[in-house]
Amino acid sequence: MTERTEITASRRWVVKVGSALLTDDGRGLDDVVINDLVSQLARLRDQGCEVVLVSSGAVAAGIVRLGMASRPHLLHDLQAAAAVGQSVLVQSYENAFKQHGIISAQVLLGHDDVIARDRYLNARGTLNTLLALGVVPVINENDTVVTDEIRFGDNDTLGALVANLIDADALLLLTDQQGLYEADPRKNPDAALVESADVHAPELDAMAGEGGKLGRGGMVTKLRAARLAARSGTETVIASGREEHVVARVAAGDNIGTWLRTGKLPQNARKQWLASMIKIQGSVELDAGAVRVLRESGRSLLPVGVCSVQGRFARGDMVSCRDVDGREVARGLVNYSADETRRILGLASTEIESILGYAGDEELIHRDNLVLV
Ligand SMILES: Nc1ncnc2c1ncn2[C@@H]1O[C@H](COP(=O)(O)OP(=O)(O)O)[C@@H](O)[C@H]1O
Ligand SMILES: N[C@@H](CCC(=O)OP(=O)(O)O)C(=O)O
Repeated sequence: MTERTEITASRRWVVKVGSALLTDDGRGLDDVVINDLVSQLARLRDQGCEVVLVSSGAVAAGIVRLGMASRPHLLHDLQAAAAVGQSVLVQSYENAFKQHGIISAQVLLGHDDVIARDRYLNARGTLNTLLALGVVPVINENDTVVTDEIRFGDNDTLGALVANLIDADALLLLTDQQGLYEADPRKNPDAALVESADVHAPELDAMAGEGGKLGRGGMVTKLRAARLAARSGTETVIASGREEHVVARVAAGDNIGTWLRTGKLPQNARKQWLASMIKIQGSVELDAGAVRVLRESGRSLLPVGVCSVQGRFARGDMVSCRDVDGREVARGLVNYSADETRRILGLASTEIESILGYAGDEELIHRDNLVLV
């Protein structure tokens, strides 16, 4: 009997695999590790789960392919290595997934894609569509173009932001250690493994140390990532990618690795996060029917239920939804700008394309992006 019921109930997974594990101790990509990981992910999908893979390894693979003696220090050298290595990386995954009849897709994300509100909605829409098509997105940071000031640098943070983006149930951080130890096991071989802890427990900060020579952030960024993921209710497990059948064992709730518990109901966590995320840019006035469906059935807001628009806002902005007396009913991330909303308000969603000239979302605010007030 497992105590990790939040993990065994998880259906949507983000699995992040770090450089420390993938890159054969600096000798290039380890195809044995990649093939084994991909067959484990294929099995997870066979159990009815959706899988998004966040994979590091581009820089390390590029360094080897370009015959560089060591990791370069100059930004453009690193970016050139990433450009070369990313295609090696994605080719390895494409070949490995093909063996299991699975289509994979390369998705390169930058800071703005997961932070800026309009691009946030685009990235979310594309990833959800890929998952609905049965594709496994293979995500990495868009290292070739990011600058130092805005790069994530480590993929733990990117993994967590992707988990927020797609409302993942679980984030699995696969690395070269069994999990989070009470001290860095490289410096303190007797340190004990933390099997499970509240993700927000302050004592964890003193335990997490920096990364090894291949990885970027060590346990510091993994702990931070787990806390970021927890904002949208995602549970995190840190485990060793070298452990046999690690993905299946974690998914089955085995007591391996470190489980960082959110202690929250996922839906509430996501809505709280959404509500606190951004300031309100404008508002829409709803008719009585729309107020009722939002309140009573938890449905999305369609343009047909909107009577008027106040203020200026862009796609992805947070907008307040008010009843005819001006009382706030809900707030959420809007799919159309204020000008576009003025043109489609009161209309059926089937008319959006002929009015705006393109087929966007049928909802003005999708229920997943809407919080009742
Ligand atoms: N408390 C800790 N428990 C486990 N590992 C730790 C701890 N503190 C620091 N580390 C280091 O973090 C490393 C894993 O992180 P990192 O090198 O960034 O790998 P990855 O590429 O998988 O993200 C381990 O090799 C380990 O030396
Ligand atoms: N985007 C970089 C990954 C950075 C990195 O190594 O991150 P991590 O695996 O979290 O230590 C790459 O593909 O080389």
